[in-house]
Amino acid sequence: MNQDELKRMAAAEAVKQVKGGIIGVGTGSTVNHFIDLLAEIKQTIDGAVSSSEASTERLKGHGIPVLDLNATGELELYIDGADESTRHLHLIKGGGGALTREKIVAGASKRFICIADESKLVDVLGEFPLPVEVIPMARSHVARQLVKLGGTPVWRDGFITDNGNIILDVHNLRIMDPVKMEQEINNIAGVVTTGIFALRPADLLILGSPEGVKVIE
Ligand SMILES: O=C[C@H](O)[C@H](O)[C@H](O)COP(=O)(O)O
Repeated sequence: MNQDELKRMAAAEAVKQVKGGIIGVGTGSTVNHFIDLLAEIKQTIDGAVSSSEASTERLKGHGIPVLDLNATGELELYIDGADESTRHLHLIKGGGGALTREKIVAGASKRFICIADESKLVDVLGEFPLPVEVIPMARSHVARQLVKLGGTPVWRDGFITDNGNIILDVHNLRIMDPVKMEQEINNIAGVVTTGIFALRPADLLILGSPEGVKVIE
């Protein structure tokens, strides 16, 4: 089985968790499978809250109504992918640059189910370069502070987020304490969001593997 089939396997398992209502929907290639499968049961839900322009377009393409989070109240369920996850369900997200809206929707949801292929499961976060969304004028300042934290920030040149900001991808971090690192990066002036999801981790991790679906909670 290739990686894409494993992603679809995890997405198919997550669709079984959908019990109506309004679904929070993340971003990325794994979530794209989820959206396509959600379309098959779209009559059973009231709509979706989306974490990116890309997911909004895909949802609407399937005829799934996309709702404003300000109008929905707290969501029962949020489904999203990840670039890395530990067994503690601490994540790195933002490889596609959607981390800020993802963190908002995750924070506004009672239950966060993360879907991925099993290659995303790691012992320690940080081999995947950590995305940090930054206000453009703060780019150099934030980069210097990230160096002080031990990282090597690289500007994702040419990429602008849905919120009009830039991304620094931080290499060479070995994140032993994800909660502390998330707080430290959040505290740098000019940082909008760090791709560490540890203060609000996932509640359930569904992994597609050649042996079948694996679930970690
Ligand atoms: O900004 C992108 C998101 O955080 C994605 O959920 C993450 O990058 C994983 O994407 P994929 O499912 O394509 O591996």
